[in-house]
This record gives sequence, C-alpha cells and structure tokens, in this order.
Amino acid sequence: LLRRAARRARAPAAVQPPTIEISDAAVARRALVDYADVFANRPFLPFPVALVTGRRRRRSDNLTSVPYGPHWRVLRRNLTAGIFHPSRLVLLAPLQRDAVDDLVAGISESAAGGAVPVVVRDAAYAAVFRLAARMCFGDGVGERQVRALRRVIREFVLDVGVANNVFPVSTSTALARLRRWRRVRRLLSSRRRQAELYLPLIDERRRRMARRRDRDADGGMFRPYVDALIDLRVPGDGGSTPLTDDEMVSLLMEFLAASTESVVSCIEWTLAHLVIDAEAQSKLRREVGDVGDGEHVHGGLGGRTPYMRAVILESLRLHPPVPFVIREIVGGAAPPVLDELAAMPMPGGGARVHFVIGDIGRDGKAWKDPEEFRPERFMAGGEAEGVGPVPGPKEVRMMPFGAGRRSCPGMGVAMAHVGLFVAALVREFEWTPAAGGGVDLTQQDDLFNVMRTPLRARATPRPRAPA
Ligand code: HEM
Repeated sequence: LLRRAARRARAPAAVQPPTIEISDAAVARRALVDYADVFANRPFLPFPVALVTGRRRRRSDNLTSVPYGPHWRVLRRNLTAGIFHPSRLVLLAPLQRDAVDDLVAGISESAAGGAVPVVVRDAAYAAVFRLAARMCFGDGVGERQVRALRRVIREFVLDVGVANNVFPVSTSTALARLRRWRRVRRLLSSRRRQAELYLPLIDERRRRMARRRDRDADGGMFRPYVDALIDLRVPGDGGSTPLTDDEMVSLLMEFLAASTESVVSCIEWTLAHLVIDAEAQSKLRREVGDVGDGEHVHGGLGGRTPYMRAVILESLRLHPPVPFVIREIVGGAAPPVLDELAAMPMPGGGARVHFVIGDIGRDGKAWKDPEEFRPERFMAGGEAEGVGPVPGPKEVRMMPFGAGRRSCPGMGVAMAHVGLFVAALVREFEWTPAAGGGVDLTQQDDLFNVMRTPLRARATPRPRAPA
C-alpha cells in the first residue's frame, strides 16, 4: 500500500496542475457563488485511501475530500441535521459545562494565582479536544483513550503542517519528490495508528446500539457522531450501503481535527488581542457578567452578547484559522470569472485555486485600518454592521468559514464554542502580558494558522461573584 501511495507521490512534474492564488473578494464571490458548480471540489488528498479494508484503489473519503454529488450530500446532511441541528446541540450542554470546567481548572493549576505565565494553547487544546472526543464517541470515552486520540491527531496535524503544504504543487526535483514520498508515508502510518484506536471504539458503540431496542431514543443524551455514522446508508452502485470502516475512520478523524485545531487557534488569537487590549477585555467581561452561563452554553452568541460576537468576528477577520479555501477545477471548465485561469495552460487537465482568506479580511479597499483590532466595527453603526461569519450571496467582506456550497458546516458550533470558552476565560481570570514579554502576533500558516510564538500570559483569578 505504501508503495502504491509512493508511486502516486512520484508522479511526474508535468501532470501537476498549476495553482493560482486569489486574494480579491469580488473574484472569490463570483467564483464560489456565481460559479458554484465549477468550484465545488477540492483536490484529491493522498490520505483517504482504504487502509483498514485495503481494497485496491477504493477511496475512503471524508466530507472534505468527497467530490460534490449525492455522496457528499448524504455525509453533509448527516452532520448538519444529525449532529449540529439545534435540537441535538441543546443536549450538549452538560458536556460543554464539563469542558469549561476543564479549561478553568487547567489554567488555575498552571497559573499559580497569576504568578506563573500560562501557555493558553495547551490548556485550551486539552479542554476542547476532550469535548470533541466526547461529541464523537460519547461521554463514556475514557481519559486514557482521549489522551491517545489527542496524541495521534496532533501528530497528524503537525506532520501535515511541518510539510507546510498539504497539496504540494511541485515535484520537479528529486529532492522534492523524496520529501513528498516521505510525507505521504508518514501520513499513511499516522492514519493506520488512528484506525487502530478508532476501530475498537466504533465496535463498542455498535455493540451498544445493537443492545438498545429503540435506536432513535436518545434518552435526553447527546447522540455522538459515531452513532450517526453507524446508522448512515450512502447511495452506491448496488443501492444504499453502510459506511466502510475506512470511511468511518476518515470521517471521525476529520471531525476531531476540524473541531479542535481551528477552535483552539481562534481562542488563542482572540485572547491574545484581549491581553493586549485591556479595555476590550473589561468591556467583554462586563457583557459576559451580565448574562448567565446558560446563554453561552446554548450558543446564544447573537442576541444578548453582541460584543462577544464582534470580538470573535474581528479575531477571525485578522487571523482566520484556516489559511486557504482550496478548490480544484478541471480543464476546459475555467469560467470567464478568472482571466488568469483562462490564459493558463493546464497540462494536467486542471488547476488548483487557493482563495487566500487572510488577504480578503485585511483588504485595505474593503476595511478601514485593516490591521487594527477593532471589534466595534461589527457593532451597530460600525462599518461592518451586519457582516457575519459566512458571506451572503451578494458580497464577500471576509470568509473565515469559506463560502458557497462547501463552506464550513461546523460554523455555528465553532462560534458557540469559542464564545463559551472565551467567556469563561475572561469571567474567571484577569489577563495581562507575561512579565518581560509582550504578545507576538506573528502568524504561522501551516495546515492551520497559529501564533508562531504561543501566547503566554498571566491569569490572575478573579473573585467569584456572590451566588
Ligand atoms: C473556528 C472554527 C472553524 C473554522 C475557522 C473553520 C473553517 C473552515 C473552512 C475555511 C472550510 C473550507 C470551506 C470552503 O472550502 O469553502 C471548512 C470546511 C469544513 N469544516 Fe470547518 N472550520 C471551523 C470549525 C469546524 C468544526 C467545529 C467542524 C466540525 C466537525 C468543522 C468541519 C468542517 C468540514 C467537515 C468541512 C468540509 C465541508 C465540505 O466540504 O462540505 N469545521 N472549515
């Protein structure tokens, strides 16, 4: 199998499709909205191969990699209606409360009353990942399993990140081909370790579901993603079939990585700005203090917490956790929307298009003082009043969750979770820069956009308000 993957990795340079980068919001809108059919697919990734069943050439796609069509539609609906529907998310409240407690306990433990600077990312990662793992596998997943899952996901993301390009475009030199081959090999072995961890958990849920007579009754508990995947049937040549183990591993891995990495990145960037901007921190604390925990737990980021929403949007505008929206178009399909594409030779029969999310959010033509952190711009009367996390069909001002058909299905839950964690962080602690060190806002664009120097800050516990 590794040899097969390596053969693919050694593909001659001539068949590598060209890549163009788009930083213009109007062009991005035309492509992703007006020509949504043409820009509906991402390039094939080297890792959705069948590792568990080992069937030759059989893909085991997740939502990110599956081509647009009926299979994609079924997977996407399963996630949005089966897991992220508001009626299901309400049942997540106890798990969310545990996650917030984890975070506060983690920070308190390492902060030593504010004497020792805290590495925010570490504490946030542990809490957010545990929540994601319980959303995937149910609240019975043990601490040791959570730690093991976290380790392999981290490894996977770092492996891809170290390569600094998930979809390498150049294999023109022997060295580039060797690097790519090594990367594919590491990704495949990481994928195998993931399968070894996930499959027993999937089997355990299968047995549990077989014992349960009324499979739809959730008994007031959140239904984990794995249960929805076990029940799912996808259209195929011979009618509807269950997902293969490989497909389940792909989908679970995607869920864990997507719902942890980008959420943690957003929490860290948001808090970094609040550490620098003490006034914004106090303003947010006042707003959070005025509403109870429940408001945040239930995702009430709009309504009664407009400033929180504005702070998160401003953080996402400046530091989108996912650096690019990536599409692949096939030769001959280039619409007039992109002059660059029309003029471009496509020797491999297609092209890759990277929409640079960060450039769009910092475009000086669309934003006043685009490099400034100014949440007020999203408040009533501000220049971006009415701008949301996902662009509407008419205009793109920012697109941290992408745009068009393949935009992020986790947007609602991600915004709610960032709000929930940031609210707890400012309610429980006063945040100040670590002694002798400012906050370095340099970005590092790997698979996810993270702070190059992880945020270290002093977290002084705040007195608890009387009950
Ligand atoms: C702050 C948090 C998050 C950010 C910034 C983010 C951003 C993005 C972006 C930019 C895309 C590509 C969209 C496009 O190509 O147009 C995407 C896709 C996706 N995201 Fe997220 N995401 C976040 C959280 C989540 C969460 C919590 C999940 C939950 C599982 C998730 C699952 C996915 C999936 C499955 C896709 C592929 C969708 C498809 O192709 O149909 N994301 N996300």
